[in-house]
Amino acid sequence: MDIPVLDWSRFTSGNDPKGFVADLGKACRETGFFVITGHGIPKALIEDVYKRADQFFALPTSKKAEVAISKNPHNRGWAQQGSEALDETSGLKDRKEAFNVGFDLPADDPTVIAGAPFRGVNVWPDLEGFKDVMLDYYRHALDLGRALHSAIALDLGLPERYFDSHFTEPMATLRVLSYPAAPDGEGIGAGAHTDYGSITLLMTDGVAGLQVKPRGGNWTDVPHIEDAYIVNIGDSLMRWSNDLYVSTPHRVLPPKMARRSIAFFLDPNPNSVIAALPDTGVAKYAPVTAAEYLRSRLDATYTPEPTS
Ligand SMILES: O=C(O)CCC(=O)C(=O)O
Ligand SMILES: [Fe+2]
Repeated sequence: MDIPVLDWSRFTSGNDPKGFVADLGKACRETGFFVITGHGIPKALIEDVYKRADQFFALPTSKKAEVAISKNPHNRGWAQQGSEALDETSGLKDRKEAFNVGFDLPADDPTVIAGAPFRGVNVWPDLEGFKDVMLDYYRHALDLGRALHSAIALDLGLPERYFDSHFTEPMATLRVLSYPAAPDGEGIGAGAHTDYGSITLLMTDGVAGLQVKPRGGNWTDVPHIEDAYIVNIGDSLMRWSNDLYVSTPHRVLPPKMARRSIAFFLDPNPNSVIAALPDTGVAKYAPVTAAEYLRSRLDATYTPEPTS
């Protein structure tokens, strides 16, 4: 099955919003994966994120360990090689390392003080410019993700602004990923999984490895289109849409040469209740808060150390 390529500017320019929404809806219902061109996120900013990520991953282990995600209860910081298995049934650890940036909150935010789930401050390496570039990219990706949800709302027969209140302070995670060259081809870069949130915006450097497995189909390579986002539906949105939309399994094979990607996982606000959207039929799932759902999925992937 082909992965549809959709030009976002058809929606934003006002030239063909209805046509765009129809194509988007079809992609969300059938493949759960599509490619977005015409998104307007500056190439220079994307390049800068790769550059800063490279600088971070090149730091000595002891420096990276200072911002380890294993010590962070809010899913922020560095995930070292061998610390995660996206396919927890495979017995294989992912051959990758990563760094997570969450929704940026000040230390005196009441939800941070209260220790609310996923409401922590970000952790930053001691690298000039790193924080500013990551937060700049985060804002751009969040704007795009929110705007895509207005097109999604229209496809689902909802008011255009329906999702706005669910993404005011969302559990969105910017995750830069680094897969070392694995000429032996052994193991897995990222095990087969579906994403947990609403949608994921993925930028990759073009090194092959990413594959999807559409329902009833076989593993297929995701074609690379320069500067375009690979967007996929996560399990929260599948649940929310009462299975009208599909979240599709994907994986990363161990790449022949070093591979980098920039994922932006857009999950709703922690307290958003994910319950069958209006007019989607008899609810197939019990309502759950977005935070409870995300925690349950992350717990299967890696285990944070106790903080006390
Ligand atoms: O690195 C990639 O291309 C995909 C990574 C991915 O699917 C994930 O981290 O959820
Ligand atoms: Fe994924």
